[in-house]
Amino acid sequence: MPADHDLQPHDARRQTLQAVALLRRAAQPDQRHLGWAVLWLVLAALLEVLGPIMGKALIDQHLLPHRLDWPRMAALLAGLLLTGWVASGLRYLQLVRLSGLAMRSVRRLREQVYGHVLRLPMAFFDRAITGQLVSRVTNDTEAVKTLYVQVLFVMLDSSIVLIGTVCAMAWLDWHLMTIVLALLPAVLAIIWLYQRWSAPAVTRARALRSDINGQMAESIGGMSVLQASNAEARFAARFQATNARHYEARMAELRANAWLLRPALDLLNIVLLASVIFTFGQRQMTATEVGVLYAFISYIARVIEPLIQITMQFSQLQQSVVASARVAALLEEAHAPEHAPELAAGLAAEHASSTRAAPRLRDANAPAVALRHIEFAYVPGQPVLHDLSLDIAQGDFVGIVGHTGSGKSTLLSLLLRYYPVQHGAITILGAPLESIANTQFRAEVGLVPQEPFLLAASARENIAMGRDLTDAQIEAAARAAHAHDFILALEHGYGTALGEGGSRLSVGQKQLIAIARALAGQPRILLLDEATSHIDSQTEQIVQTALDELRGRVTIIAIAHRLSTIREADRIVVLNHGRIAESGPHAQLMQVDGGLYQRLYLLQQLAA
Ligand SMILES: Nc1ncnc2c1ncn2[C@@H]1O[C@H](COP(=O)(O)OP(=O)(O)OP(=O)(O)O)[C@@H](O)[C@H]1O
Repeated sequence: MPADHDLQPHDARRQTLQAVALLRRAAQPDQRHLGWAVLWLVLAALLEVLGPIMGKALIDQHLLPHRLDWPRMAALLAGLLLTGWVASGLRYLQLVRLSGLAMRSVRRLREQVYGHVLRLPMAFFDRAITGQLVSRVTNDTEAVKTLYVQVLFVMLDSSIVLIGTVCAMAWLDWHLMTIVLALLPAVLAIIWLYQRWSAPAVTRARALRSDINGQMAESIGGMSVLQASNAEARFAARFQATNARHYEARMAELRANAWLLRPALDLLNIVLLASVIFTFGQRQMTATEVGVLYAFISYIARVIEPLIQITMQFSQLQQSVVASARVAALLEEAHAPEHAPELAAGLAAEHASSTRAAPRLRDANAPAVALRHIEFAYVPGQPVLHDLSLDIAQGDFVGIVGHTGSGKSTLLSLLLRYYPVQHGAITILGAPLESIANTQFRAEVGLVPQEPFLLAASARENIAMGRDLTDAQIEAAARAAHAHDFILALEHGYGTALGEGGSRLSVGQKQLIAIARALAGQPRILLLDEATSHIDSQTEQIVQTALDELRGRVTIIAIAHRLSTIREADRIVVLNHGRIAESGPHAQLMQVDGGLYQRLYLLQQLAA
């Protein structure tokens, strides 16, 4: 993912449209509630507008002419008080309704965003910054709630009251109403100025908050490296600088509110009152006009307050629009391609109707993996793999070695379909890579990554990884990976919680769990990505024994820096600058005087 600032489409109109579309989609199942909320708010506004009209009737028809019709006066007074209370009650109920709607929308949106992130192609995560991504799923989706509860509610409510009040004023005295309306351009000018002043600060504050999250996540993730490199002070200073810029941006926002918006609108309130009273002063006051004056003074507060409320929501609106647009931009990122969609749909239907696993690829005689003239470049014009062709028979154990940057991990990424093949073709068990449905592919191909990724869960859950496996299958996999004994020695055996990232285990033990996890799916092809780089020689021997025992049953393709891991492989493929330089068993490659493998091997022997 690019830096956060780049994620924000610069076109404000597009941002707003994206935010509105997102809101609409998120609230779709609750549309009925939204309709009712608007209806009740209209009723509340009508009641509120009715209050001063009753007050006017009380003054004009009873108090000034001393016409003491007690029942009617009591009814008008009760109406005057009740309309306000009922309007407030209705508003409160609608706020509760909209809050519920907002919570449900956030829940739906969060699930959608997380589900989407899970299906993004690996290439996306090359660019992604974890903290920012987390911020997208947590903070930014929360902005939708703010949009509903604060922005939408207040804006709807205020606009309805505003329109109702203006209509009531026009009905009472259209001439006075035009004086009030004549001051509206001044309000628009204030809002415009406020926007100009605060908008850049709002956008900046939002982006900087995301940076703060990003820096936190990065530092916590790499804490051991950070402390080992004595970088605490530097990181603290960097954080401080970002935090200070964030504070400045927030303060700029606050200043716009404190020094422009509030004082200007308060001043406008006074000007309006003065204008209305002045106009009355110019007229021949009749008894009936006292009531109108009372109603107008009541209404002016009802014009100014909604305007203040609407304007105050603008900064919130901007923040929420920016956040929603970023969520929308993330949702626009294309998913990893669905391979063989018809087949996948068929398998999904089959899977739903039975507990059977996906059918396996059948071609018994085809090579486990065949590469034909593979070319690949991350950056167009800078290929890292050149015309790579390779056949690996079923049941073979093949080691892939080469210097740093020779293309080993890239080759593995292509086999794992993290990136689409650009030139050439790859087949797995006779089937073109792109024709294999995801479930089928994952059943056939297991991966043991360089860094074993462990969940903060039990040993059993870590091996099963959400798959529907029996205890017997889990135990068999652990035995095959030589992890069974040490798991049993934990205080609750397979039920022992392994701590965050498997912190209770040694690196070697984590790796054995990762191997057990890969084997639990009974793959026919097992890919190991430098799985022995971080483990001690003793655990490496355990891994070697485990691999030996799999020989002939599972095709093993192991990338290894540590050549002792693949010494016994049937074949070792040596990559050099993205090309196959040598290929053969250890003994044969060691015969090539001055050969790349021989040199690599002797160097490691010397270093050992
Ligand atoms: N995501 C990426 N984007 C751009 N270039 C990349 C990316 N990953 C790797 N490269 C480049 O591709 C080349 C091959 O890298 P690769 O990781 O495949 O090598 P490797 O043999 O696995 O190296 P190592 O042993 O250090 O892991 C290198 O020049 C590397 O800089």
